[in-house]
Amino acid sequence: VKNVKKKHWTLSDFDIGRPLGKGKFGNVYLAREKESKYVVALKVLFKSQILDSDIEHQVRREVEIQCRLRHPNILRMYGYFHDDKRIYFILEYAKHGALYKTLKQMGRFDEKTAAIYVRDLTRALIYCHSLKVIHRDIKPENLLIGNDWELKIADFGWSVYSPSSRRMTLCGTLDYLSPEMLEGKPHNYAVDIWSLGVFCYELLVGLPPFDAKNSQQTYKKIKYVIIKYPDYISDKAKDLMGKLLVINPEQRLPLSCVLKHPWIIENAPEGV
Ligand SMILES: COc1ccc(C(=O)Nc2ccccc2)cc1NC(=O)CCSCc1cnc2[nH]ccc2c1
Repeated sequence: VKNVKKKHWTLSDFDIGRPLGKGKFGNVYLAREKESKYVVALKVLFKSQILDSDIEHQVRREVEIQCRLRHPNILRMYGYFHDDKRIYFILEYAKHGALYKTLKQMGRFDEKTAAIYVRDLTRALIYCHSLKVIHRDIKPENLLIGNDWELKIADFGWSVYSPSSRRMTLCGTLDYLSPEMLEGKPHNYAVDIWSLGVFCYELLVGLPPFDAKNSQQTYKKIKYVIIKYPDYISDKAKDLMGKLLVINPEQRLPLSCVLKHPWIIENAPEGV
């Protein structure tokens, strides 16, 4: 894909394929670059909506961050271009689709599978934090599975992904919000550590830990960290989640220690 460095892409450089998802700011299509036959995902945003929402500067900042992120567990943005009506993001295509679809099909993952995804996400977050990028909206809907079955953080910006995303994203689900965010306190890297704990639980159980019949209940469960671990959850897994889902952000297990936790070492050995 050497010619990705090409400066001026236009729509005519691509054959457009099937839609991959519909978003708030635009839709995503499978596409193939004509010359290299390289398959990508082309995200189309409507300038009208971007301008109306006066987030043009956000989009610029977002794109500038995006193009800098290079990590096997983060979906690539190869480039972008625009015409008079639309902005196009040339994104990596993850052929095994959204993680939450696999999770729904399987119900819940076994500890080895869950640990591998938790390890992959931890590696991506360590990388993001090293570049001062925080608060990736971590939930299974925003994670894709790459061509070698590796996890990819794919959500950036406001891309409310495909309508089939499981939860009503009206106000956005509370499930993944940390206590400090719920209380509108300033959030920092530690929110990603909390979300990692929520993510780990959801992979192992099939439901998020603070799932409840309404958001008031969820709010209460998060605030007081009311969690029930099913008896099939191993002690090591419980130990790790217990160190991530901690009210006080400073006391959460640092991401570097997550990679060295016995549950990860035992279930997601290096190099797998
Ligand atoms: C790096 O990724 C992104 C970068 C930027 C934006 C974005 O929209 N930014 C924005 C929007 C408006 C205002 C400000 C900023 C979105 C994404 N990512 C997605 O939209 C989800 C995967 S779409 C691709 C893709 C790949 N591989 C698949 N396999 C199956 C489906 C599928 C779908």
